[in-house]
Amino acid sequence: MDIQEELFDASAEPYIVGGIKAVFYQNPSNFYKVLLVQITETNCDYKEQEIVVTGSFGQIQEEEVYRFYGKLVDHPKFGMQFTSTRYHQEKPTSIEGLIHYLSGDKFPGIGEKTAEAIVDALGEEAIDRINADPDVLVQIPQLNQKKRDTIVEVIQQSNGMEKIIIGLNQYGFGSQLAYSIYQTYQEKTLEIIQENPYQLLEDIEHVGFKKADAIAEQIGIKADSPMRIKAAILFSLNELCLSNGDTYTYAEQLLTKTIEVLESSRSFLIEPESVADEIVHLIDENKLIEDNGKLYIRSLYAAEWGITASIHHMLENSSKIKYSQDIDKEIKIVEKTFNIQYGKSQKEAIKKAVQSPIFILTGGPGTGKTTVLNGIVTLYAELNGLSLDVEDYTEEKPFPILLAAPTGRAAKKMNESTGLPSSTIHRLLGLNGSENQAGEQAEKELSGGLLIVDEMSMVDTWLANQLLRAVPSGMQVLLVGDKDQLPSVGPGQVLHDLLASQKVPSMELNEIYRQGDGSSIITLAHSIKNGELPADFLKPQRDRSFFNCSTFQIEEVIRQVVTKAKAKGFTAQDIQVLAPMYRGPAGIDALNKMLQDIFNPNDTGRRKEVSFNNKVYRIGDKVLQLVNYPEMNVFNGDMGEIVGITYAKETEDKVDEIVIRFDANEVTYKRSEWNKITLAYCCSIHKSQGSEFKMVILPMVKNYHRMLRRDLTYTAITRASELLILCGEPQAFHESVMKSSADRLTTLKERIMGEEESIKSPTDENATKITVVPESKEPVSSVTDQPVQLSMDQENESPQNGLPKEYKLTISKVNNEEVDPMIGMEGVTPYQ
Ligand SMILES: Nc1ncnc2c1ncn2[C@@H]1O[C@H](COP(=O)(O)OP(=O)(O)OP(=O)(O)O)[C@@H](O)[C@H]1O
Repeated sequence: MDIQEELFDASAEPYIVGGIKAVFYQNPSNFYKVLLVQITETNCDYKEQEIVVTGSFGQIQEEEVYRFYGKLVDHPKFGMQFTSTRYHQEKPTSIEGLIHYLSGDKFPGIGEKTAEAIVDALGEEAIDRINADPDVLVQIPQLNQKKRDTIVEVIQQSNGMEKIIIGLNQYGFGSQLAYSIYQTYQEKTLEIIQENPYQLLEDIEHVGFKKADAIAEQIGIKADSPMRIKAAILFSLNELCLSNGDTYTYAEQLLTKTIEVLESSRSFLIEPESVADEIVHLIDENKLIEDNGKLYIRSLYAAEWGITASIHHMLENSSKIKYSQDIDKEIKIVEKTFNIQYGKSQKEAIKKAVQSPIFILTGGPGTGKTTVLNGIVTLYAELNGLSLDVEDYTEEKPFPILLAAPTGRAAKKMNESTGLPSSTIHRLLGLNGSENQAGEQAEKELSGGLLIVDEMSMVDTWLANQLLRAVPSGMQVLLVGDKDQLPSVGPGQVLHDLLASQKVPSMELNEIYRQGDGSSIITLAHSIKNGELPADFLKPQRDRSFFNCSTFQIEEVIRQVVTKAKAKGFTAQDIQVLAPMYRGPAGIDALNKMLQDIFNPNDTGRRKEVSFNNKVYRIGDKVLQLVNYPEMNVFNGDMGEIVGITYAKETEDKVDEIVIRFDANEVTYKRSEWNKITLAYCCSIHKSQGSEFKMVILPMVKNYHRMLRRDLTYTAITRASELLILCGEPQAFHESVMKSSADRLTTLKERIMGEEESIKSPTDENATKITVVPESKEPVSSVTDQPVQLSMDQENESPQNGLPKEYKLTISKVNNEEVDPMIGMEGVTPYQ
């Protein structure tokens, strides 16, 4: 009995058998379809001859007969329909039916005579027999190899795809996820899932442990099976690292989290020792990396070493950069060109940057980063005899200075402030965004003499590795960013670590140049950076105000401020409300709704609009991109405006579409892709990184306690270029400024400094071992021999089982041989 049959007893299930009269609608990006069926047989209480059947289906052929299982539903708009949960094509059972089927259009080259011969030889079960063993066709002399292949292919295709979709639906996957899974595994889908459902966790986005575990339970994988425990360990390691932005975690956290994941998915108590055992096995299998007591996701470990190797390689080339000109004199010429006098640190930064293979320029707002960057570009061109006129270059002889930033917005800002071409880092490297799963290498090595990357604080460990690896020998690199801003969304704190290593030449600009124009936002930013709020914090200034209010008054305060600003000519694009949380009365969702009513209402009720996920979208709405979409050159955090809505009935694919105009291009989103966007009148501070707005409105109340952090507040207020409106509780702002953000757990700084020694990669002869020791220090389980020891603190006993709920474990290495850290890491790419 196959898995589908095993799972379902179809005897009493409502069904409809009928021929397909029309396919009304099919979503090209998943399996969802709407069909019109001419009923030939049914056990439902339904008297009409035709019915609309909806569900997830593979290839459906018009005129063919199918059997649909599911239920009748009375749709409020479309009336009685049949929602199908599984289906199969009705196999022709009679001899004539079978001959007719095999000699039909589906089987080119098979005439009636040949079809008869097949049925004569194989009988009424012909299709099942061919499916089970394609070689049964060899006995039919009329069939050559080509015809046999065609028959087998057609039968397997219609049967195989159908089985897979049914299988996936029965495992509880909706059509969207089923489609992604099928796209990844194709005909091997069910085989892979049945062999190891946890594989989905590694390969398919949006599949969580509980989902994979539910399938595992269905197919009989035991709660204490090593496969299950290993999957939970890797899942927990990812969760711990990616949610905190760390590149590694410790055994005690990993063990506690893994047990929590396992026990919350199935009610089965897990022995901590068995988790410890599997951690060791994963280390042995090189699927998780243990180094000096720290446990790493493999790709992050490789990326940290990759960055380190690139930096060291660049620094070794320091002596090769030599200019015959007098650099101080040349800087004077640049000053004349720009009619400016650089400050001492600015001058030093320019001088060092052109002479260093890699250089970091950091500083808060208004300290002159852009001014210095322009100075560096001009001086570099001067020293190397290069023209800065893009027109002087061709495809064969490209512009030698590369400018890039992590988001489209930041790249655009760079282009505006330098007048030179700039792009996103992804585009520069030719990355298409699927590297995360596929583990592909960066596609091209860069060419040119100088690479400048702005907003470097937003670049995570994976991307930094990709970027630096693509830098050819001899290319100089300038990294620009504000080290006090939020770290990257992805793991790591690359800019912070590079600076902290003190190995990479750098300059921090501290003098504020924009102060002279009366900006109190910049002075506020610099105070916050130093952990203080200025005495005039609550007093209205020319460019900032504070409205004291409670959580429940925030919406009203913002409504009033925005209504007045709009009356004064501010547009939705000029004003950005930044809030730290999505839910609640002062959350992003509620504020977006209110702001949409101000900027883009549907007063008449007659405007074109579509709804999705409790949100309504109209032409003119300001929207935010939520994920990287490099193929379309649109990135997480980019903002755009809806410029078109086309209803399903008007489109070729019969799917609702929204067209969004971003800074650089227009992108069409089909309904199935609308989860990639949201309204953007109000957004999170994280999403605003890399963008600037004329007016920023920042509410803050103690309710946000988890989000009250200095780097968040600093990042938020530095998004304001002209006006800053603060509202909420003064105490909340005070708390946020007091609380410096904890550093992420990374080892990049130590690696660059050469402080982080690496242990030997495990081999069979010298296996890693973990001993779980309770507080009494008596070993309760010993896995292999020695080097790593975990000790467990049993302070906190769980009431049900006497096992500790929190495990205090430390890894101590006994055997610390020093070898090449990259042993066993060959071929590991950052996105694996
Ligand atoms: N040495 C200088 N002399 C006079 N004005 C300067 C000098 N350096 C910078 N400025 C001016 O200070 C202002 C801020 O400089 P710039 O935009 O380069 O800073 P920034 O660090 O890039 O700021 P932000 O991060 O806010 O964009 C600009 O108007 C710039 O012209």
